[in-house]
Amino acid sequence: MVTLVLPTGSLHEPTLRLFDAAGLTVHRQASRALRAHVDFPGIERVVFGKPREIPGLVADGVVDLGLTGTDWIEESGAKVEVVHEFQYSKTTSAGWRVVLAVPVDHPARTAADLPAGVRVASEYPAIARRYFEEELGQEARIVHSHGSTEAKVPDLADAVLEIVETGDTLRHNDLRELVVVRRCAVQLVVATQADPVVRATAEKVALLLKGARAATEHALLTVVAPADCWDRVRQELPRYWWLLGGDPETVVAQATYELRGVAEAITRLTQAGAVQVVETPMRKLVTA
Ligand SMILES: Nc1ncnc2c1ncn2[C@@H]1O[C@H](COP(=O)(O)OP(=O)(O)OP(=O)(O)O)[C@@H](O)[C@H]1O
Ligand SMILES: O=P(O)(O)OC[C@H]1O[C@H](OP(=O)(O)OP(=O)(O)O)[C@H](O)[C@@H]1O
Repeated sequence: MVTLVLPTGSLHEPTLRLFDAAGLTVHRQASRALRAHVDFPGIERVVFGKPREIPGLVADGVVDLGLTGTDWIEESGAKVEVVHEFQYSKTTSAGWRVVLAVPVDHPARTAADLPAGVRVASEYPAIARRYFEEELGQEARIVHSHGSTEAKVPDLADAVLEIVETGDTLRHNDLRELVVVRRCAVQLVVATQADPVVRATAEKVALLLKGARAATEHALLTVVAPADCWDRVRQELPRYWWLLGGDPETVVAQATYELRGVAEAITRLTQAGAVQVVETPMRKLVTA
């Protein structure tokens, strides 16, 4: 049977919400319990782990599937494969970024303006070294930070290579973003050596999680049109639509639309002759 490790910390609550929305509700005896089970027959048990440790736990076969960040997959160098990427972070439904940041009054405009030997504090020494040595070809002294990295400027470091989501932490510590070093998101991973059962389970979980995410980004429109307008209304429907019924004088059809396109779709459908359009939220939109 397959085991799953979910992240503690910043990604904990949004991950549990996504699993719940996907119908994969995670049950724990108490909110501090670090072991759980999930409403999915293919997964025997769930454990919680720190995002930085999850790639190693999965690569070493301690746990079969895991959710972690792009940053920790690269930083750890663990041999894992990404099954699917999900765009969310601690507070938003977008990913986050690892940036190089300097004090607001620093004269540098690009990373190349930083002097040789610049001290860079980071929780990501491997990414920082790769960035400076291989990508910039510039000498830097990497200071390994274990948190509160922004506070290390100016005493211990001249710059930081740090996560930014909203930008609040940089702003409140008088730092400014110089360059985006990595764009990150949540990754569902399996070990490079994972067996077919683990891979198949990961694909099933990914499909349900994707369905839950897609549902939040789409709406279901029910369209009522007089039969003599139907040909024109049908031109305005997206690729997948289906007939709900009607009578000789009326046609009723349904289709899903991206939320950002709903307002325009309603306008076009009514201009084409639809007499009623009903927008309904969905819980899941699974596209295999
Ligand atoms: N807004 C965010 N702030 C911090 N981490 C985020 C954010 N969004 C996504 N993450 C991901 O979550 C990870 C942080 O996990 P966590 O909150 O457990 O912090 P930690 O630094 O590992 O531990 P601790 O805060 O206990 O020292 C990040 O490294 C990143 O991969
Ligand atoms: O751009 P923002 O929305 O402000 O988020 C980014 C901040 O959040 C994280 O800190 P965390 O709270 O995990 O503490 P830490 O630095 O001690 O790890 C990260 O290390 C940044 O400091």
